Amino acid sequence: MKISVIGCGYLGAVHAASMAEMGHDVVGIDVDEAKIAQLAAGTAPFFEPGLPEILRAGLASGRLRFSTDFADAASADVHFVAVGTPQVAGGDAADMRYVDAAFSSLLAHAKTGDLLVGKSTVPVGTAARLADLVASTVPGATLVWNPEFLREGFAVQDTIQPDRLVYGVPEGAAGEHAARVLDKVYASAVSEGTPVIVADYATAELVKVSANAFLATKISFINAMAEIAEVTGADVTKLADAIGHDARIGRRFLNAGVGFGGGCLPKDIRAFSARARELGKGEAIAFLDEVDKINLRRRTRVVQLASEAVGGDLAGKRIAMLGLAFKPHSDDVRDSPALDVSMKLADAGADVVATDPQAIERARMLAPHLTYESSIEETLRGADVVVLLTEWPEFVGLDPVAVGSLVAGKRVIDGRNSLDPAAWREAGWEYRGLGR
Ligand SMILES: NC(=O)C1=CN([C@@H]2O[C@H](COP(=O)(O)OP(=O)(O)OC[C@H]3O[C@@H](n4cnc5c(N)ncnc54)[C@H](O)[C@@H]3O)[C@@H](O)[C@H]2O)C=CC1
Ligand SMILES: O=C(O)[C@H]1O[C@H](OP(=O)(O)OP(=O)(O)OC[C@H]2O[C@@H](n3ccc(=O)[nH]c3=O)[C@H](O)[C@@H]2O)[C@H](O)[C@@H](O)[C@@H]1O
Repeated sequence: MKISVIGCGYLGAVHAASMAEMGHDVVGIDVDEAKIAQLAAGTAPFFEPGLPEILRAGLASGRLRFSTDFADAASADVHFVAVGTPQVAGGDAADMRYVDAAFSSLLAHAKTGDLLVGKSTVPVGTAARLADLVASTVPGATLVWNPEFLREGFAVQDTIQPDRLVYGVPEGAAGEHAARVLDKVYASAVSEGTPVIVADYATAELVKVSANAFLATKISFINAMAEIAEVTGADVTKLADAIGHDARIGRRFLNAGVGFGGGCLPKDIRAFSARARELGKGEAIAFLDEVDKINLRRRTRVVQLASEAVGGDLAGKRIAMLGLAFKPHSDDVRDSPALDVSMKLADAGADVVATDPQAIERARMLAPHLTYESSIEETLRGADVVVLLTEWPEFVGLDPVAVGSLVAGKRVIDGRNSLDPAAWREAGWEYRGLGR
């Protein structure tokens, strides 16, 4: 099938390359010339395992190309829109200007019979609004909302083998036809029995934001238990194991620590709250404000632990920060707890030296005042406190005996509860986790 993907960021670039990998003819379009030049040259503009391989394979096969010219979308029949929906400056709502601009550019080249497929995460009601625009601009074209559930770090696998597909379609024959076309786009996943949920626009939009709201709530639930564990001497990791054995609860997404970050969970719960307030139903999901607050309190707690570890005054103390990305296997530092805590520690006068296997360059753009080191050993050298905030395997696998000789003070704060406290304590370290 002939496909265009508008917006080639973390979602769109993976989607475009994966569609080509699945056998479709794909053009990826973005307004960012540098990004398109990189993609066209076969270089992934961000770190995502498996993307370089399918990107190069797609380009070599001739099935994948990239452009900054929306006219190149004209030859496609199915157009995915995957542009950003960040938080507006100074508010909680989603900034819809990129989605609106992308649809307006795309509609200038779309034709009767085309399928316009929204993938961006949007406030409920967006699809209905855009469907009117599509109908009045390109009669006979159909708008569908097909939210995306991929996780960074597993994005290629999640795109090619999703755990479910959700199609938000209009009522009637146009909607039925649209669902059949999407079944063909995702033929390999559909033939493997991937559940397909066909719904109205509002349900499809809400599935996406409620899924992220649930995940965020689960993380904040366990982090709230961590706060209680901290004042009672309980161990939140054991608590999570114990409640996680109940299949109704489940152990996944119950890892207490410095909390969630990234380009999605934080901004999605805020945008959902803002939209609910607009709809006069803010009270229905007011608990998401608490979810957000619990999450942000964990960052403050890490700063407090670091301060306690050095006797109360961070000024001039050398802090070795292990991790900058919002999670391992990603270079994404958007709303990253690790980067946020690094900046808070630097604001308090600490001499922060940070390392990350993939995220240093992106972190440097947001926080040029911090010191970055590519070597773990050099990061640790002379440190008064070591703080682990992104659980990359190379950090989790550190030998506490071997690295003990590098630091000035054997104090470690395990912001992801991913180290073995007994092993670190045995090697002479003062170990502090979160909620244990
Ligand atoms: N990153 C992720 O893991 C996932 C993201 N999403 C959603 O997907 C959307 C995109 O997210 P990301 O890819 O992370 O953002 P991103 O910021 O990495 O990428 C957005 C891209 O859109 C481009 N763009 C902006 N305006 C444009 C326009 N008018 N025409 C063409 N391109 C334009 C930007 O240059 C950028 O390359 C968001 O709504 C996000 O919530 C959904 C699921 C997973
Ligand atoms: O809408 C999106 O963009 C995506 O958001 C999340 O994916 P992602 O942001 O890639 O990362 P997650 O694996 O969900 O982790 C999010 C954050 O929660 C933190 N986390 C996760 C799990 C846990 O138990 N504890 C915890 O603190 C991670 O460290 C990370 O900072 C969702 O998992 C995806 O399904 C969704 O498509």
